[in-house]
Amino acid sequence: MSEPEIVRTIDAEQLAQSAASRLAKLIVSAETEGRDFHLVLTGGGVGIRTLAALRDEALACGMKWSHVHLWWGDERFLPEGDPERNETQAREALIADIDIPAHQVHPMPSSDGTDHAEAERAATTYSQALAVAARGKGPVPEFDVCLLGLGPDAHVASLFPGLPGVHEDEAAVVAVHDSPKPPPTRISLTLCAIGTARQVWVLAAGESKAEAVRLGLSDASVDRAPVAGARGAERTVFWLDQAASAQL
Ligand SMILES: O=C1O[C@H](COP(=O)(O)O)[C@@H](O)[C@H](O)[C@H]1O
Repeated sequence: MSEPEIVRTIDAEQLAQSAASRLAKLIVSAETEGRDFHLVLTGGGVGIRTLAALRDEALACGMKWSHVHLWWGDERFLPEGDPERNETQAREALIADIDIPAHQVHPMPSSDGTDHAEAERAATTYSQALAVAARGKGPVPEFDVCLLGLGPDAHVASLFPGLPGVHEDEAAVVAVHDSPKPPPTRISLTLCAIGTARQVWVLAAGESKAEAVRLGLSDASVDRAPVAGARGAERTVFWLDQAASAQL
């Protein structure tokens, strides 16, 4: 588990561009080294902005995507194509404009969100897809970078304070019910799956995230602040704008 580093930027736009630029360099390096690159995507305001900046950077430098796999850290359990799905937003911001093989895009399952058991099955389905990609080397493939947005309540992915998902220490994926942020049913990677990523990047912009950032860099319990348990195996980077770093 790595100690968090902080990258300070002026505003959300500069944050998105800086994170996207570093991400693009890592993706290009993996291609040069002849290895796959597994990237975990996030939803949320600055998260989607970062994906749009990555698209711009990729198009500007003719970046290749044939070695890249895209996964999701969490999903709002809604019908396919729903504008609130993190997948839909990522497709609009990035995936629709890049030349990535369709079978290397791994969205979390979609649903009408009304059947409690359906979300549990969806979590199992995604765990299985991750295990297959890991080729027997563990429960999930080696994630190179896991992007995480941050909620004002200190949630990451769809792991919310006080809900049981934050304490899951065996399964890689959980169904989340009664989320305080709509929609109530979600699917999420767990902190133990997130913690296998070589690098975990927490992206936070705006005053409403300042307290969550402070808690995330403290020794707060994950029950109070799930972000405090989001740490990468090699590096953990908090990408912050001025407003989000106001309480540090
Ligand atoms: O619902 C979600 O919220 C968080 C944070 O979103 P933001 O709009 O407050 O930045 C996001 O990280 C997560 O992926 C998403 O499902």
